[in-house]
Amino acid sequence: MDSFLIRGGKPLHGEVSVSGAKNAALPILCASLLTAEPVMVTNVPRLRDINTCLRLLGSMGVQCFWHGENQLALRAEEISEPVASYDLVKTMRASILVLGPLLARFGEASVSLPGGCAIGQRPVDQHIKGLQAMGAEITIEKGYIHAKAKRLKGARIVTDMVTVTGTENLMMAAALADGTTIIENAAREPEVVDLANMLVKMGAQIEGIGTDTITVHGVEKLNGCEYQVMPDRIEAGTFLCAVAACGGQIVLNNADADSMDATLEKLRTAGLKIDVEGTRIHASMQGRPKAVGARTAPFPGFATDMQAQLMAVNCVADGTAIVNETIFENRFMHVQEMVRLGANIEIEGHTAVIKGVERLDGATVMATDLRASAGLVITALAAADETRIDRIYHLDRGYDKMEEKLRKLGADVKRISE
Ligand SMILES: CC(=O)N[C@H]1[C@@H](OP(=O)(O)OP(=O)(O)OC[C@H]2O[C@@H](n3ccc(=O)[nH]c3=O)[C@H](O)[C@@H]2O)O[C@H](CO)[C@@H](O)[C@@H]1O
Ligand SMILES: C=C(OP(=O)(O)O)C(=O)O
Repeated sequence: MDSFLIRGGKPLHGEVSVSGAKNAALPILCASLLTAEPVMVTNVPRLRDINTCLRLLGSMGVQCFWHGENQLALRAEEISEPVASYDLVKTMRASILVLGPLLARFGEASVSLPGGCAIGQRPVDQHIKGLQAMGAEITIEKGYIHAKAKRLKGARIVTDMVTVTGTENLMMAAALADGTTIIENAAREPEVVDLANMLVKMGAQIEGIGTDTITVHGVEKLNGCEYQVMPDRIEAGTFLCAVAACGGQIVLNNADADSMDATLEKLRTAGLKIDVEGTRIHASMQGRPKAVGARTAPFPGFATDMQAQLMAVNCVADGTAIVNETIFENRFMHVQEMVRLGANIEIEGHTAVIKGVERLDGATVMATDLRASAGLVITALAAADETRIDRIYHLDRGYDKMEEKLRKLGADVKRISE
């Protein structure tokens, strides 16, 4: 199992490029199931979750080939069986994203129930409810969702809460349904917009993209296309939090500042100087950050996927910050580990109170999930001496060459395998 050894306490200086967004690439790859024609996806990040997704699609007979570092050719001309097995789904919850496309194009699908995970229970009842409204017959047996529908029918669906992958699954299913589907209370996340734009390129008819009411007029067939995945706003935000916590001056290339308003606003309040110039973000920080509170919320609110990283900034900030996690019931697991590095954080229910300290010290800590790992990396970069972060495989799910990029910014980060 790999670990990171980080010798912290140095400001960051230099330039890095932001990779393609994991949470846009995963649904986009799954959308290739909607057509028999070739699909070419560019700006795909090299991540463990992307490999899992390719294994999943490959297990169904989808042809998947890398062309160079970040370009993927996919073709789901026909598939062997519309099944997503527990082995793969248990390592990546986003595997649920094959349910809508399989059902819409092949009339059936069996997908393992994702189950709970470290950050919360994460049920998929809204995905199921929406597909049932579209006429799917769904049974749950032995831990699998079995879905059947000769052809899905358009329907009006109101989801109980804003769900990102739920909206994506229903939008993909609706693209090939008979008639019009209206998804109310739809997620407005930029990754949902990216998927919708790709579906439109495939010939889907979608209105209200980026709003909370998405209307999809189903078509008989979709075509292949070439599509470039959007830049990862969470990866970009993670680097900005790192410079806010450690000081220094960095430039992010290939970034999409328009998708990052809430994060940029928080970091500006913390004292980070941010200038956007097209796809480049210049950021500089002098002295300690100021404490900045946040409440996670669906887009355009402050993203839950940035909560641990902002917490890391608050650990070394001047003042006290209150952070509320409203999306996932158990997304404070990084707190215990940050405390091991000397942070002063108290949790009550879904609220964390962080009293910034002037100095953090290195220790051995354990990564528990993807963004908790990112939060720990930032805390370790800001700590005075060496920190070892175990179970870094969580980080590898969602960050492309994190240690190389940090080294480019002058950080002292080593990966060790034991
Ligand atoms: C691959 C991907 O894109 N993952 C992102 C996606 O996850 P994901 O799509 O799984 O998260 P959702 O938006 O669905 O979850 C939001 C909330 O709704 C609840 N819920 C969701 C669906 C459902 O059927 N029933 C239900 O109760 C969840 O438990 C959670 O409390 O959005 C999350 C919220 O922005 C991000 O943290 C994840 O990084
Ligand atoms: C929680 C995340 O991913 P997933 O939904 O794939 O678990 C994330 O990207 O922070």
